[in-house]
Amino acid sequence: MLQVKELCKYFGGIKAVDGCSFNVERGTITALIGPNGAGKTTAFNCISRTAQPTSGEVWLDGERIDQLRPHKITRRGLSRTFQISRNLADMTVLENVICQSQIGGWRDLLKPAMSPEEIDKAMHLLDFLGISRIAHEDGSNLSYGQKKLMDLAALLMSDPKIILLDEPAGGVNPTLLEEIVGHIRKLNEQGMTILIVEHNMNLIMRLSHRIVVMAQGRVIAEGTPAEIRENPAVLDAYLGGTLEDAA
Ligand SMILES: Nc1ncnc2c1ncn2[C@@H]1O[C@H](COP(=O)(O)OP(=O)(O)OP(=O)(O)O)[C@@H](O)[C@H]1O
Repeated sequence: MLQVKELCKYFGGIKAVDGCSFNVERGTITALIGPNGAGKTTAFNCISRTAQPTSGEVWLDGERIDQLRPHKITRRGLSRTFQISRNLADMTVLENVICQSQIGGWRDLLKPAMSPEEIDKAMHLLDFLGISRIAHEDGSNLSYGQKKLMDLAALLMSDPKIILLDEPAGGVNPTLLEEIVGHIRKLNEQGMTILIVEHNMNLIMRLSHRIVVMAQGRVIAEGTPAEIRENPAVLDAYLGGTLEDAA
């Protein structure tokens, strides 16, 4: 479904992503892992076009998307979350969900009012994620976990077919983490294809069908969780420890 081909992103002399190639198969949960600085977030940024790749190609369902603007990529069915919530100032959770959704690009932020259809859809999503009770609270007063759920709702507003989640477990307490894992699993069971960058190895090993491992901007291994756990190149990249130690 998603094909990343020889993707490169250089910042001056820093080769953050350096010839990275991998595929995400439809209907799977695929994890992109690797030690700090491996290039995972930069690869995510290039795929969603938050950053412009230096070279390489990204294809979604047979269409090349690496030269499209971010909101056009969203319209093609690919949406992403960010490591840090992009919670908009002085807005309720409901307003955040509607205005953050990238369907129309920045034009949406300028809309004077939210349509009844948008409100219905956002409330339905907040309900699906179990946070409709906080719909009218200030978005900036939420816990990390609640912000992740709010971001997930915003992401789902565009009816994506593939979602990219950047550290969905980051800073989230264990109880809410299990809820987030449940939602990711449920979305996947409903047919959503999911690509996740995450440091929590326990979560990755439990959730993923396939794992792609990056180090120094390149893919060094791909396989099932069981294969990756035993792969010597992966263990080397994590300085000889176990993957669980690295989490
Ligand atoms: N805007 C930038 N300017 C210069 N260097 C950058 C920039 N963004 C990332 N880098 C560098 O590119 C490399 C890859 O960074 P990136 O954040 O993509 O890695 P990562 O695998 O996501 O790391 P982490 O797991 O710590 O989030 C690092 O060496 C980083 O310092």
